[in-house]
Amino acid sequence: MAFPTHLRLFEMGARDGLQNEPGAVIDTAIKIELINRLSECGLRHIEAASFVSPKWVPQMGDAAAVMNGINRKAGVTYSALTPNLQGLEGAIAAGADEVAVFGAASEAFTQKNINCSISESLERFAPVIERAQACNIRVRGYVSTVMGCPYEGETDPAQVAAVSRELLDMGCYEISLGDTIGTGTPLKAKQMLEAVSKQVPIEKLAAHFHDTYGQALANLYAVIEEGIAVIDASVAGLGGCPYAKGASGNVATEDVLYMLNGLGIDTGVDLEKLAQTGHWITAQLGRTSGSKVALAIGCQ
Ligand SMILES: CC(C)(COP(=O)([O-])OP(=O)([O-])OC[C@H]1O[C@@H](n2cnc3c(N)ncnc32)[C@H](O)[C@@H]1OP(=O)([O-])[O-])[C@@H](O)C(=O)NCCC(=O)NCCSC(=O)C[C@@](C)(O)CC(=O)[O-]
Repeated sequence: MAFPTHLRLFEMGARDGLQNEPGAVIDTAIKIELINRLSECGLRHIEAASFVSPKWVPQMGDAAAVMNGINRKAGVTYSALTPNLQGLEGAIAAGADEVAVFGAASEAFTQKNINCSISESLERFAPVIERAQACNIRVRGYVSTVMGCPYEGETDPAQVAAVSRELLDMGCYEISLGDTIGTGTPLKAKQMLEAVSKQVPIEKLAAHFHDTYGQALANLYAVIEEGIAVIDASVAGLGGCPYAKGASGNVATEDVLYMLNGLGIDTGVDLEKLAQTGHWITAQLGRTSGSKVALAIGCQ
């Protein structure tokens, strides 16, 4: 299979990246500046906020203020997580261009993350998707724990395929496959994708890989070879999931970009500017960038 000439990056830094940040809640102004800087790097899809319960995820408690405060750059899609109708109404009021429901392939993770079973989660998502569609808002679907669960261990690819298919049939335009705890390896990634792509066309799938075991770039290369052309990544490798203990951030966007540039795959994103943004946000958080490429480039 030939590599694609163009690939879509979905930037996760402001949501997946910041949702699990320990300590004090990050200033809304910093989140807004991060999103504005990301859009100036040429990123066209930015997950900006999460309309979840602030009791569950305090760092996302200012989702409406964030969405209302950003400079909307033409051509950029600003998306938000919406676990239920309450979240969706908040996202609509705040002008989200796109929303996302998030389920998982593991029962235990679903329970810990959104306080219900897989089948209850799908029942809960149905009216969210219906209402979003009535407002002409596209809905993305996440499936977490696609290559392993912090509570149940190995994930059966058939289960990933089944949940992905359900979300597609319910109206999600794209399914993002989350290796939430980063335990995947390239062979596992290919096997998982093989099972899922029998149920969901590959052009409707995205890879959302965390780098906890340092495998994310290798796993991405493996799935790009199979035809994946949408990648979720987080500037400076920010993040982790509050309901997956020890999970580190998404693969760093800078590192993905460097690899894609080397493969001759166009994304329209400026690597140097992105690395600077990564250095800026990690300085705000009091640490160094988690992107090897950004550290190597060294621009501050
Ligand atoms: C889903 C719920 C809300 C269920 O939580 P629940 O407690 O079962 O909900 P509830 O309907 O019983 O409501 C309880 C309280 O929450 C409030 N509430 C209810 N809904 C909302 C809302 N939307 N916004 C604001 N508040 C809300 C509601 O108003 C009520 O407030 P109270 O009466 O007690 O004061 C909760 O479990 C939750 O918020 N979970 C979010 C967990 C989360 O954000 N996890 C991280 C994102 S997933 C992820 O990172 C993985 C991903 C996507 O990146 C892919 C990967 O890496 O694998």
